Amino acid sequence: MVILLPFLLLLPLPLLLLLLLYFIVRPRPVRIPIKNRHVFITGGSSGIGLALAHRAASQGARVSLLARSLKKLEEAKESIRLSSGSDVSIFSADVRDYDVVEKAIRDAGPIDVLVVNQGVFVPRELEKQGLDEVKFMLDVNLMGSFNVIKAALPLMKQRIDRLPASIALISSQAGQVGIYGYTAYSASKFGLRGLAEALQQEVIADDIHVSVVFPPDTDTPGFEKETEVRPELTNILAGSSSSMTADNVAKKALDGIQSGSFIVPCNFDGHMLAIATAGLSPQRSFWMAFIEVSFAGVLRLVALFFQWNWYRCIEHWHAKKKDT
Ligand SMILES: NC(=O)C1=CN([C@@H]2O[C@H](COP(=O)(O)OP(=O)(O)OC[C@H]3O[C@@H](n4cnc5c(N)ncnc54)[C@H](OP(=O)(O)O)[C@@H]3O)[C@@H](O)[C@H]2O)C=CC1
Ligand SMILES: CCCCCCCCCCCCCCCC(=O)[C@@H](N)CO
Repeated sequence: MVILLPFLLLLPLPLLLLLLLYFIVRPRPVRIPIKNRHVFITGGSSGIGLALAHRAASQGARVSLLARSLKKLEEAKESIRLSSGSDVSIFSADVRDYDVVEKAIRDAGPIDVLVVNQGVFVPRELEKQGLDEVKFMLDVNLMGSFNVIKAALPLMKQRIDRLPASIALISSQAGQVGIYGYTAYSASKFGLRGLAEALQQEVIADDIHVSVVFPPDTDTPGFEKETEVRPELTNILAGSSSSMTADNVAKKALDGIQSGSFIVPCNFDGHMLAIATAGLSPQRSFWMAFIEVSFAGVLRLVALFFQWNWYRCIEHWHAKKKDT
């Protein structure tokens, strides 16, 4: 009994912490319905975006897709019509062209859930990568996201139903930690997080809720092309997080969006990354906040072990290269 006493005295501490977090987490928890609402997905003609479109349509949303290739858009429209019977609107536009994007969004009508998913990835060491490729990734992934959000925001604010709305950005685990071969890509995806954190403060008064999704390697047409050129070290380091199917990522993303989660991890490694890189991001769930506060220290240690292992791989790889 005497031995148990210190533990009994400590027990109220976590409970007090939970109670404190319950009162202070901001923004407050929210539910964002998608049935009968307008879900607009950029890059919705392939991979993760297409899987999201299928899910949203099957849950009764009115879906619009924007991408460059009209042919791929028409194929996507047809496949969604066959699987869920719903009629999807399609818009051919390059996110780098503000005027075209603005017109497409005006034609599509007020958006309730905006999913900014378009993305390009050309993995290569910076020394071997042309600045044209760097600019390409920053323009499509980051500046393109600004174009889409800037064009959609005024109409989102005027939505008629006044229910909570969402802006979701598809980042990457390479937007939480820099990975060899991804200097430009990581920069573009880290950028989305800064954009999202600031934007959430600006749109909260309009009941618009921002989510950032961080998928690991995901089996998509884009990823298939990427693996043909990806440096060996990028493969090894990215392999630290287990890969997923586009459909599984879409499921996690849509659940995260509907619960208004700011950070949306997709797999187990993603949850660890989210806690290790929680920083000053908003957290609506007092329970998740409790886990972040309790495990921050030990996950920093785990992160240092990952870095130790990654730098060992890099060292071995250079040694092997010198030998041959
Ligand atoms: N697959 C993966 O391993 C991972 C992907 N991600 C991210 O998820 C998102 C989707 O990736 P994924 O599904 O693999 O990609 P895909 O290459 O399969 O699909 C990309 C989509 O974006 C569209 N797109 C590309 N460039 C533009 C542009 N300039 N303007 C408008 N639309 C464009 C494409 O259509 P079109 O070419 O016709 O324009 C297509 O619809 C990206 O942001 C990516 O960075 C994150 C983590 C892992
Ligand atoms: C604290 C402990 C953390 C443990 C987990 C660390 C795992 C990090 C792995 C990073 C993987 C990056 C994949 C990028 C995928 C992508 O975006 C490209 N396929 C392009 O589409």
